Amino acid sequence: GRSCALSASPHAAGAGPGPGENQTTAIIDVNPPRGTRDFPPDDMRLRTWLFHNFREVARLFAFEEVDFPVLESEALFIRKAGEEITEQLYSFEDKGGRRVALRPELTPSLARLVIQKGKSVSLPLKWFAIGQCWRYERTTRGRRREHYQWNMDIIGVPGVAAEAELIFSIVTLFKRLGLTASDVGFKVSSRKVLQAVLQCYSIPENLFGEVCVIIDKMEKVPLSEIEKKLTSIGISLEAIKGLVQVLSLKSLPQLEELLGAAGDAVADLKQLFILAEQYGYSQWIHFDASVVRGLAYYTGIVFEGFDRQGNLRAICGGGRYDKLLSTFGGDDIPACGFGFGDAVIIELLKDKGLLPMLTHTVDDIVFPLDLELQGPAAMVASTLRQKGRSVELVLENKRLKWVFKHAERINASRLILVGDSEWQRGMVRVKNLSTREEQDLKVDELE
Ligand SMILES: OCc1cccc(Br)n1
Repeated sequence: GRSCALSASPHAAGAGPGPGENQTTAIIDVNPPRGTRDFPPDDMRLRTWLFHNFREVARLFAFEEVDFPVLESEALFIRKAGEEITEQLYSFEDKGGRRVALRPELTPSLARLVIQKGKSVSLPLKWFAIGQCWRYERTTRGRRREHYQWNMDIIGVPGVAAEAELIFSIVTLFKRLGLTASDVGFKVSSRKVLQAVLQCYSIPENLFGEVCVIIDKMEKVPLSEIEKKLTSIGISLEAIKGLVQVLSLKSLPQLEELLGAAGDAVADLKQLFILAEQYGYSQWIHFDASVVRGLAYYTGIVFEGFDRQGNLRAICGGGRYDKLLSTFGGDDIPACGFGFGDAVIIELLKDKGLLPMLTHTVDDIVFPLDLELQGPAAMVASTLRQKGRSVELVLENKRLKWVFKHAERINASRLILVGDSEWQRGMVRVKNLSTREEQDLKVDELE
């Protein structure tokens, strides 16, 4: 019998294909879990480019980056307003018997951190985050179960100047990506419009969130379904008529006529449009009373970015949520913010031919002409790296033909050959791969 198991070739007959042999079916499923994505280099370059633009806009607006665990207590997201986002919560019980969830959004975590920081942070806070968010959607719809969201939030500013600044930060991002006011725009409204209508039909405040979530589906499901749902939570048919009427308004004067100039709804919106005019982005936004957004916690201005062609789902959305922190037991701190997903924007840029051409490039490829020169080649690579150059060090004994091909594949600018005769004179052979120029240089002359 064999002296030791180690000497037994793992590829004794029947053990399946060995490395390099063409595998017909992999042993494990090499695809990511349903509804999730891998980011191989090409896709990762595009994602990094997008996130770099998010971060650059946040820097221009003096926002500070924050982050939170992707796993949160389930309690953070339990809301009784029938929101899709909480109904599709990716939650489970951990080994400690705790109810936990993969976050479906970032705002509750941000609220939690602000409360945790309490008096140790001074308001206003301008925080941003880019985080992966999750939902457990029935596979029937074959939709994604994760996406990355850029969030920008202003905490502690009660006036609509905060919303005006947030919307302008998104306009700034759109411009950086090459989009104009003819490509995209923002529908803007205020939940105080709905609040005013519910008050005049004396509908209890505690139904406000639920009504908003139902109304948010106005353009997605038949009106009869909306009416049925509203009736089922006790809203009178008369009130429903009033709601439907106010949601079809398309101008502020119309709204003023209906609600009167007194209410904050009209005052907030007027002020916001004045500020937009002063920022110079009036042509990017318009009042649309049908914008409600599907999150229960918004209390004031709400907005959503959309593609004017009307082919895609909302690009981003946000609004004021003045009560969220107090519902978590924190102080009554005003807040507003938005979420901007990583999927619709890429679809839009694709449609507009605005996707950037991003290639993997390196500055230098270093190749020892024979194995004894591996050490010197590594030193040359290290010298170049210390000067900030990206260096591909060839790690195996390859033929020169392969090295040239590889240099082309990785878009190297220079090929540095470490050869015996040159090395004896402390030199290396440098080939500029675009000009074809060739020269011997001392190692420390390289830059
Ligand atoms: O915006 C709704 C949402 C939340 C989590 C994950 C995905 Br994909 N979509």
